[in-house]
Amino acid sequence: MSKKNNLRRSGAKIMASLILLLGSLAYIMVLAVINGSVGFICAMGVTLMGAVGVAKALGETIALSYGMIIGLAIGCGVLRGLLRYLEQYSNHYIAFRLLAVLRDKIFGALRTLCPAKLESKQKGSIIAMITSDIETLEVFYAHTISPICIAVIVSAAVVLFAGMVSSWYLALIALAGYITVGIIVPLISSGKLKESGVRYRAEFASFNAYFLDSIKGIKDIVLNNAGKEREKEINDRSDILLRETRKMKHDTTKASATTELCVSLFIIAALAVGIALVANDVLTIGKMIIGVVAVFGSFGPVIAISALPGNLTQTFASGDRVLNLLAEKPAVTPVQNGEKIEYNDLKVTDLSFSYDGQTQVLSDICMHAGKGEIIGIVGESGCGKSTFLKLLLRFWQKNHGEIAYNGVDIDNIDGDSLLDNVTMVSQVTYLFDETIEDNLRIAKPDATQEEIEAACKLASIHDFILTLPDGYKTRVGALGDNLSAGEKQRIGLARAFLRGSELILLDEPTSNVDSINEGIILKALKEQKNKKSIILVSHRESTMAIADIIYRVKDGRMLEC
Ligand SMILES: Nc1ncnc2c1ncn2[C@@H]1O[C@H](COP(=O)(O)OP(=O)(O)OP(=O)(O)O)[C@@H](O)[C@H]1O
Repeated sequence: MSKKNNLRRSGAKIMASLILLLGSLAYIMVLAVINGSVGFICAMGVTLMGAVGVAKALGETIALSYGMIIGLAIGCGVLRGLLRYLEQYSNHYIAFRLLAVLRDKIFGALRTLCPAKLESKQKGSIIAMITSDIETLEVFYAHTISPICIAVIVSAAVVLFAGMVSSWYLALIALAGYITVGIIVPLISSGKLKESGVRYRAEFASFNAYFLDSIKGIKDIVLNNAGKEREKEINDRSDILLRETRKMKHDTTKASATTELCVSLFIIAALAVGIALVANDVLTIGKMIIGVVAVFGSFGPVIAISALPGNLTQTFASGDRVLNLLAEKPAVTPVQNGEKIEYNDLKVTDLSFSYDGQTQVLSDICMHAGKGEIIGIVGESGCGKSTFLKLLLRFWQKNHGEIAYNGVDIDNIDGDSLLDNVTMVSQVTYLFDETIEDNLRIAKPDATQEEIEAACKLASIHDFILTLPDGYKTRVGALGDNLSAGEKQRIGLARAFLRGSELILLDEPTSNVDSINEGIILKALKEQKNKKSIILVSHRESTMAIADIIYRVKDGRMLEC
């Protein structure tokens, strides 16, 4: 990994990996290159036909009539437009198809990394990645690969044309010009542009993450009267971003000015050599005009390449981040085609776990949960109760010991089967900006209205939902942030009932409800006894009243009370 630009891979490797992602769309890229190259040659053909006409007027033997020359010029012009359209269409078709594929891949990667790896990743940078990084890659697929190929093809064609029709001296000058403008200048300027591009992207991602974080936490900022400090920090970060933008623009402008200067120098050189050749009777004036006009009009594709490093550095930084995410190994390897289970009992033996390999959160835990039992787990805040529940769902990989469902260790149970049998209601329930009904349906997409209402009644949220403007059809977004934590919690509970899993893990299910609602929920849970198995984590002694067996977690150990 280069410390200087923080990229894990080299530019060439990023480019190769991004090109490999083209897969079956590669043939469209070939079409784009052909259309682009022939299109540019047609564009040159318009002025070249003018030069041919002038050469003919000056007495050069040209096998074309004036009518044919004008016809060819018009034909080249029309064809140029058509081919340019096809080139752009192909490039953008590839770019947008691939961006859709990439978004899909990133979402897939996030799903396998979730939730373990995502707990440690900044959500803001992931949002930045999905939005701006992927948009930046559009530049790569639509405006990078084909311009490079087009520049090589057009330059080779013009060198051969100028050499054969006019003079090899002019062809050599053109070749030197292409190498200088398309390779040497970009290589010299790329170091600086790469650095400033990567720094700009990093600042941009960090600013975005901070800004989103501030918006999410605006309530706590207001409550703590910390608005001024936040605003100052945002302004400071915005100034840093502006400074990086200026530096990047400064470097880009310097590079493009150098390119323009080089192009002008090579055009002047071609003209000077052409005049010298005519003066020394090595070349006729007609052929000189044709050769010089061909060289004059041929720098477009290499200028396009020289403008790439500015974009490319950003593309490489974005590509590197996206490829890193796609290559990231999940903290827990998903079990596909593992054993399928129908929950009967859970037996945990000598379970130990640490998040970082150093601080032991749970040590030698043993417990048993039989079918239809309600198991209570109590313990001080931070003692590892939620961690234990996450291990029961294999959100994290246990370090030692056994978690066996029906005698089968969790590491051998099919991931989907595990999630079908065990469901968890976490402390905070996330509600999507959809209707209440849709929010419930994620637990069971094909649930009937009766099933949904029954689950909501069990979670004692049905009556509340009926008071909403459109009942079950009320959009969560339309309620603003007006649903209380307790209401969200009960919707989470209803989701769990609707899902119908045999074992329900409840992480503080009554922490946000008053004692009346706690009583109702506990009664509902008690009614599930013998029908469902429940593991209930809570601080409250009152909640534990319904448990058959209570375990207490202390100093990483779990003992039956
Ligand atoms: N993703 C994580 N990475 C590293 N440490 C973590 C992670 N999640 C939790 N911890 C730490 O593990 C310990 C146990 O956390 P856990 O959330 O399991 O406690 P808890 O008993 O459920 O607490 P509470 O009752 O307050 O929810 C805590 O010290 C916590 O800081």
